[in-house]
Amino acid sequence: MRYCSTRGDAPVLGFDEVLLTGLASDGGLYLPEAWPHFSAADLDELAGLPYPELAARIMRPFVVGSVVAERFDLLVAEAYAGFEHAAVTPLKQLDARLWLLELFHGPTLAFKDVALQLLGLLFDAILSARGQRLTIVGATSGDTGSAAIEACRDRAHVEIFMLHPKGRTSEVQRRQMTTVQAANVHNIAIEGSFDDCQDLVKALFNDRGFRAELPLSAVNSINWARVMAQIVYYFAAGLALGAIGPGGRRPLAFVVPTGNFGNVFAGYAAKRMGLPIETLVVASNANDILARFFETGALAMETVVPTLSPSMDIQVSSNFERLLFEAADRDGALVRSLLDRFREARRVELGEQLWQAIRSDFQGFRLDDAGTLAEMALRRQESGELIDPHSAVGTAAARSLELDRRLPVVALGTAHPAKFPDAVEKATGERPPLPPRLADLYERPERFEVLPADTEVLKAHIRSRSALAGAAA
Ligand SMILES: Cc1ncc(COP(=O)(O)O)c(C=O)c1O
Ligand SMILES: N[C@@H](CCOP(=O)(O)O)C(=O)O
Repeated sequence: MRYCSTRGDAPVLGFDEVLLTGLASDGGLYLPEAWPHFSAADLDELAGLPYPELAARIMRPFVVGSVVAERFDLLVAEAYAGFEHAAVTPLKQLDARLWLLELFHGPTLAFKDVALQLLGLLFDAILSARGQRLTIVGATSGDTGSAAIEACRDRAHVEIFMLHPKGRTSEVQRRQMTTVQAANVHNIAIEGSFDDCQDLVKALFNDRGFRAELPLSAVNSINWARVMAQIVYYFAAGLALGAIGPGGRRPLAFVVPTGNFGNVFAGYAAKRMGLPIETLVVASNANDILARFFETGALAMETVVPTLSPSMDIQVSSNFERLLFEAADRDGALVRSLLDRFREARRVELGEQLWQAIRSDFQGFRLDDAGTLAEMALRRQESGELIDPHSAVGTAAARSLELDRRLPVVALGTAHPAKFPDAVEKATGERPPLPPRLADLYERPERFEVLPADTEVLKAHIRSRSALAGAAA
């Protein structure tokens, strides 16, 4: 499998290079040159497979030609062995036609573990085969950080610098990152928003000089491998609900609490690969740039506002670029010019054709904090479930939107409620306990640095802390 950049001006690469490169050299994101497609017969063969085997089958076409291709099934099995639910991503029925796809049974209690547990192993396998080490730089609004740190801690071939917006994650999220005492883990609290953190990371990737000093890679969903691993659970849900498999095909809908657009783009990829998804609902909090786009056809940036669902406090959704590339018939030059305009003017009209093309697969939804609290309280009353504020934005969308009544609806449960105890308590009066392995999280010592949102300051900091920069000097 070969991969091309969404801006059409970077080398076409194989899977190993795409994993290690993260962001393309032209500033774009990598996508497979063509989508693998599962025929009805292929889909029938997936029925009844345990999650790791299903995952290996779905992802295999993407790693053809990689040095890990031969051992891929073993790596996938290892990645999911530590999940606390045998089904890895179980479905729970919430009402007559709504299911919650619980994606939070991994080590850090959020959907990020599903991809990052695998990515840690893939980095190690490919880098050790090449005798290389590299530096991972990531931005997090709370969950990617702890999942990436957990996946990379103490690994010989990588060190990781993780940027989070100071004071804008939940305390549990921050402590899950900053209490990890591994020598190869560096946490940085940036004085700014998640978008500032993400811009800093992209600035480092676009700085050829810095990348020559220090080989960089990404664990955010700008890295294709993240999206690849997130495709699997859409198929798992489709199989569990009989949307695919020997009983035939019937369409279904997914509702996805959205920030950086990686998770919902994985759903789009699943659709391109043969899963009969009727619609993908992009559920946003008050940071509703995407909901406004679906209504108007314009992407218009506003200031990020803090909400009860902090991991979705994002205005610049990186993976929207991948969708734009698809909707624009893979015209990289057009994608570049639209995104340049967006960056310069903070607003761009996509035009009728692109807008309608995107609206044929997606619809938007927004919910403010009051609505989020009300939804969490209602779910507790109606089905006994405590759900986290991000997942609640999704289940509220399923409740309010006029979705075709014949469709089963799957809402993605993106985090465990114990990661957001204050919000859950405010909504329901109950404080969900952390699992026993995290019970002493509040007593563990924290380690992080505070930096301004300044690329030069960040570069100097990384140089001064990096074991790999020291080795290169
Ligand atoms: C709990 C939770 N829900 C939803 C999201 C949004 O997902 P995405 O960024 O893939 O759109 C995130 C962060 O990514 C998250 O941590
Ligand atoms: N919500 C995310 C933001 C980064 O998203 P990613 O999927 O691109 O890593 C987080 O929790 O950090």
